[in-house]
Amino acid sequence: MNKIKILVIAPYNGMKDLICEIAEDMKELEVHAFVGDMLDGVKIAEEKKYEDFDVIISRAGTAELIKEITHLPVIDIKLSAIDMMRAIKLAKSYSGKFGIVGFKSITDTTKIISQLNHGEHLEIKTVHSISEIDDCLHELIERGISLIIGDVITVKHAKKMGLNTILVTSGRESVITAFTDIIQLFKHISTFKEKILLTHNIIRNVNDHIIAFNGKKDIAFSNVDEPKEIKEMIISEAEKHVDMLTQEKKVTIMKPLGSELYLFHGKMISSNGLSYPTFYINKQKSKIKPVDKSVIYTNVSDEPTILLDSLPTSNKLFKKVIQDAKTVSKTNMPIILFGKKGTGKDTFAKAIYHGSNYQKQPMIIIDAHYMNEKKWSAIFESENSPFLNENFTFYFKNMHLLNEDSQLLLESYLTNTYVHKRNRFIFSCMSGYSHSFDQGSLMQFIQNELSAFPLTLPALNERKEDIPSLVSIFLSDLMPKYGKQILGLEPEAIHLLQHFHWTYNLIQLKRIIEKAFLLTDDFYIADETIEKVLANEKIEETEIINPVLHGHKTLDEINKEIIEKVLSDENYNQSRAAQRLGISRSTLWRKLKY
Ligand SMILES: Nc1ncnc2c1ncn2[C@@H]1O[C@H](COP(=O)(O)OP(=O)(O)OP(=O)(O)O)[C@@H](O)[C@H]1O
Repeated sequence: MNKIKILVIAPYNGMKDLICEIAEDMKELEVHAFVGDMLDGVKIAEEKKYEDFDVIISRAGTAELIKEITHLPVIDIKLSAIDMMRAIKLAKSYSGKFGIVGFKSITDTTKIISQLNHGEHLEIKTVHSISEIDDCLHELIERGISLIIGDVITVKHAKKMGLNTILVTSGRESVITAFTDIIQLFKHISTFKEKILLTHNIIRNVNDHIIAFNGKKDIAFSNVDEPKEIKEMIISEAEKHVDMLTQEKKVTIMKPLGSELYLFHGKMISSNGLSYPTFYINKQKSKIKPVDKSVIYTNVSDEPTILLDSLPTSNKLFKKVIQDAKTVSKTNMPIILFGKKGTGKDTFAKAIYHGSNYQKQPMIIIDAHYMNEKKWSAIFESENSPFLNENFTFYFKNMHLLNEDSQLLLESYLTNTYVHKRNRFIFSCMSGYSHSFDQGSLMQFIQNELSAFPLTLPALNERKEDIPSLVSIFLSDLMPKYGKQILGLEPEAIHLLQHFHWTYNLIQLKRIIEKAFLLTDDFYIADETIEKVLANEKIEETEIINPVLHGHKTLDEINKEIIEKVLSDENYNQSRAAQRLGISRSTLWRKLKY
């Protein structure tokens, strides 16, 4: 234990000397003593406030005044009954009459002594402030009293009036008692301090960053020790989720910050009757960096909420799909979304996630288009593999693009780990890729062994009645983007859209509306504008058939476009497309991928 550094402010010299003498024998103490009564004492305490003292010792009124200006503990060396009896005994040998004047601490002790002495009559006067002292002394003088027993301040006033005085001094026992109490108190505080310091140092050295907020959303504790820029990003991300954590009591967020990925686990920590929203933040070790498009980490708080009920439709088929999705999203059953390009599979997957119980945890999107065996191994074997979590949502998109080796890897991982039982799995697969369901394929395993629930999103050609609502949504997104007001489409323009044959579904509709929006300077988009944009769409499609004549594309790009067009014509049946092109199915698949 370090020495206890004590500031002594004694009201009179004798007390200072006594304290210093006693302290000399106490090795635990480092005493700095000064003399100063009442306001003089306060002045000393003010001057010494930056000198790192542990405790202040003073007496009676001076101690009371010092307490008002310091946060340090102030120990009052009390006058003991023995101190008082000593002074009375001395006064009794005086031939004249004597009285006792002082603040309550002195007079209360005297009253007890008088009672113990069979009610011996003593002239005792209690004052409550310095200003009362003179009046009180005058009264005693009138009653023939010529000796006053009192504290430093009373004695000072009495002397000025020509009275004889006896100063009540603290004896050795009172000082020793005060020192013993202080040493015991500081032993206790020092054990407590040591524990807190150790906890702080342990926390500083853990891998997790910890940030706790108080009720005013200010940081109550933080051990984030990172470069300034990243530290600010971590704190700001935690701050953003304080309300959500306070409401939900538990949240998990996964967030790429800078070039690293961080996992935030939020919990409410209770201390001393108060609740502190607290985040434990861990940098994730992964070979797949957040910039890689193959794995995307999202949270419900990252974007506006999409709910199944708010997807606009008056189409019977789509309504039924939404109804089924709502039912299955209440369970933890895996789900497969089928649909042609641009039918809204990603949006639908997000709507399932946002409306489910899993929305307090992240949704991780794994795009098979960008995955390869190396990346699958990296994600499975990583010490911070996202699959080690529980109640996450995993959305595997473009499953039709997964090659055979990757399919085998994923199937064996699912079989061995049962990770799909602890998390919500959603898969998406472009309809028409019949080979995806060949005997022994992963999709067949997912459907049969994992009992995934299939949901097929209708193509836009099957839900043309939804075109007006979809157009309104797209327009309302475009207005803030371009700062332009367009109220809708002319009825004839809507009619044209409803009679168009859509190849790329909502993606294509969205693109057309954006083009028409940019070409329009009126409140309504005219049918001529839509006609023009649709005509361009047709030309773009024909360009694909005449690729050599249009653009500056490489042979690989031209091949890919031709294959995509033939596939689309063959309703995504790969066998028929390969047959038509005179190539094998595996060649067709390879050319599509690269
Ligand atoms: N119900 C909807 N209401 C409004 N916009 C939608 C809706 N569904 C999808 N969209 C929009 O349509 C576009 C295509 O949707 P999305 O990306 O979900 O389709 P997808 O089927 O996943 O596409 P891909 O086949 O390319 O993977 C997106 O811009 C999306 O915002």
